[in-house]
Amino acid sequence: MTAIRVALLGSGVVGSAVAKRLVDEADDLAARAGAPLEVVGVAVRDTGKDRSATGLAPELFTTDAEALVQRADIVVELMGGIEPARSLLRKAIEHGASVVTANKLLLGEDGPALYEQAEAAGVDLSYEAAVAGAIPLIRPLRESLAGDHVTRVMGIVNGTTNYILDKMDRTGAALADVLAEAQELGYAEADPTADVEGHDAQAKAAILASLAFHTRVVTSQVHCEGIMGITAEDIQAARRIGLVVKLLAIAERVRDDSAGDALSVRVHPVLVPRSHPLAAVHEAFNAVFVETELAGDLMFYGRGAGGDPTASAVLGDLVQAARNRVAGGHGPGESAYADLPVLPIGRARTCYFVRLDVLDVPGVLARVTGLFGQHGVSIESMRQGVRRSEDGLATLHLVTHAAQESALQRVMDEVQSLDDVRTIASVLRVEGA
Ligand SMILES: NC(=O)C1=CN([C@@H]2O[C@H](COP(=O)(O)OP(=O)(O)OC[C@H]3O[C@@H](n4cnc5c(N)ncnc54)[C@H](OP(=O)(O)O)[C@@H]3O)[C@@H](O)[C@H]2O)C=CC1
Ligand SMILES: N[C@@H](CC=O)C(=O)O
Repeated sequence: MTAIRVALLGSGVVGSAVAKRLVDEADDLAARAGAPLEVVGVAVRDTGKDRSATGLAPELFTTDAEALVQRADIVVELMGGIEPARSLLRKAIEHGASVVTANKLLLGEDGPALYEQAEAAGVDLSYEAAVAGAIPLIRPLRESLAGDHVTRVMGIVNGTTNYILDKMDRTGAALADVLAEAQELGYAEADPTADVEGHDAQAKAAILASLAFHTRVVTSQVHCEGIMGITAEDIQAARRIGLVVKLLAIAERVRDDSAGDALSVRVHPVLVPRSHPLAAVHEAFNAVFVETELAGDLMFYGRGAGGDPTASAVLGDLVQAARNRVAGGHGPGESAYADLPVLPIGRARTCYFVRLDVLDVPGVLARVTGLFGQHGVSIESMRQGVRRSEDGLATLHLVTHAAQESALQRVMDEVQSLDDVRTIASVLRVEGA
């Protein structure tokens, strides 16, 4: 049986876990794929590093990634970043190789062009590991739900931020302290900006929106807010009314007055009821809640990061790509037939939790709530805390019904200028209530 030639680009956290499994489980993987999977080379930056843990022969490691991709049937890209990963994948596809990648940064920025290139070349481009690590999510969206209509995808797709928010919720700690701990535990990157500013989730949201709604969404179209503004007070205030803060990636199909059928795709902190399945996702776990017309609600849960969990998703793609080559074909590509506009955040509709510090004087409630009414934002509930002796202020908590973001913004602009309002302590969106 002719072996399938596999080139690995990268042998870091994920690449080395994939390599080790290819060595340790070679017979099983060959039986599943229908042909032996032969590693013909591994591209790295530094061939001087000790790679013995992979079990691969040292001479397989090379810095010449360009030459390597030209002698492979399947290229597995696990180096990350935009370049040279993009050029190497393009070259591999041109050369007729199928490609497997975990690179959300690249797919979020340039996925549509790569999917088209792979489709035209008649090869597989698989990326199960790029969103939510080990969780089988891409294939269910692309294949199992091919006969259904997805209406909304809402998920925790970044483990670092979920770890931080969960710890703040459980212990009352401040964000900065928990972030340091997440770094020590190895969840957050050495430079955790992509995690805490939401950019990692932003790229994943673009990938999910493209797939779920058969359209093309790139990272720059996804509204993104991270978690750096979330305070221990926000968490405690949410807790008192049965809500929990999560950083969510949300992609939903909406009917917009001017744009017609459109998408709202966004990443930001969200308050969800403690009874919602996403509220029960703790530590660095990921979960994605998918709402569909026929299947109803589905939830996908598991580990979103780490060498072995991510390797599981990569190897699943690799075995499937090998099976397809053995059978002489390729799997389903991206069916991006819809051309749905992505709405600006101002046209998103959701509910809001607003926390204000106000002077506890007669008429303040009427003046504040009057502004909500004037802009058509309906209040679902309101609660005023006790007057604080130190400053004479009281905290006002309001939860709205669903309203357009731009209307809420107008309310906040005017609330800000009321004499009785000292500070807008926070405004957080509420989903799933
Ligand atoms: N880590 C995780 O939990 C997850 C990662 N991913 C994605 O998987 C991919 C890999 O991540 P991870 O394993 O953590 O990354 P690492 O930084 O641990 O490893 C990167 C590997 O790629 C090699 N590499 C980087 N740049 C080049 C280059 N220009 N030429 C040749 N080799 C290069 C490095 O070589 P050298 O060893 O010599 O430095 C290293 O072996 C990324 O796209 C990431 O976003 C997805 C989900 C989870
Ligand atoms: N930094 C990411 C790793 C996986 O994509 C995370 O924290 O989820």
